[in-house]
Amino acid sequence: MSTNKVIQVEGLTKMFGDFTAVDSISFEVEKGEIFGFLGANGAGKTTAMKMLIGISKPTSGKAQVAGFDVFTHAEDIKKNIGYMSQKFALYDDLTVKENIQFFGGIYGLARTQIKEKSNALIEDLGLKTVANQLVGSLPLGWKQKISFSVALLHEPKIVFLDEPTGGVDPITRRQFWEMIYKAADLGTTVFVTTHYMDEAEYCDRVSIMVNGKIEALDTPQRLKEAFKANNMNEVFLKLARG
Ligand SMILES: Nc1ncnc2c1ncn2[C@@H]1O[C@H](COP(=O)(O)OP(=O)(O)OP(=O)(O)O)[C@@H](O)[C@H]1O
Repeated sequence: MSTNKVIQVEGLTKMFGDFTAVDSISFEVEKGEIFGFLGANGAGKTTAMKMLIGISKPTSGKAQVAGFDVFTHAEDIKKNIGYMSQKFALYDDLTVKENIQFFGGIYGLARTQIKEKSNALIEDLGLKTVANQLVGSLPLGWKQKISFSVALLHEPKIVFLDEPTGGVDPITRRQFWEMIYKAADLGTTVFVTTHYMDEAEYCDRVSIMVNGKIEALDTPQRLKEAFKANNMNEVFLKLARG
């Protein structure tokens, strides 16, 4: 098995009773790639992502994430990935510094590492002036940037981002994507879901899910050519809305 493939999925399926939420999806993601995982509401993205991060057992199929099997080594997967979503965020009633220290502890970093990393993060993100403020008092865009950095604290091989920029303004979203590029340049694989089609253009490759199936998967450029579309929004509409 090639070591450059950090996610390998074959025929992965999840059923809830008679309903097939994820219908035999297959794809591979390379180390350092920014992989966009798109689909309309209810297409099955979250269900698929939950299987990949080891918190939901697939009904059938195969998947390896960061070198570990989702059926037999889900705990190892959790240790080797980062995860960020709007639903799993920072603690509003802890300060920026306390949040970083808290999550550093959860990820099993040593005290000295936590201290070094939290100082570096605060410096990198220009957070010195707000380091001792409660996270709850910060704008959403800041929370998301901190949340992303916290998800990278333990230097995971892959970071899973579930609609990381939902609800923030375009400038903050652009800044957030600069952070994504930086992480990918350093070799972290980024698996990201988004509803913003401009963001789909920033991905190395994009998969589009429709009713539980991956209906298209390629670079944004090739998808636009294949669908004779001017932008990813048109590609998405042609596919996801039939
Ligand atoms: N625990 C569950 N039991 C039954 N059906 C479920 C369960 N979880 C999800 N589903 C169904 O599976 C389908 C896919 O849901 P999922 O949340 O994965 O979609 P999604 O693409 O992530 O959508 P969104 O963009 O709205 O988050 C939906 O029809 C949903 O109702």
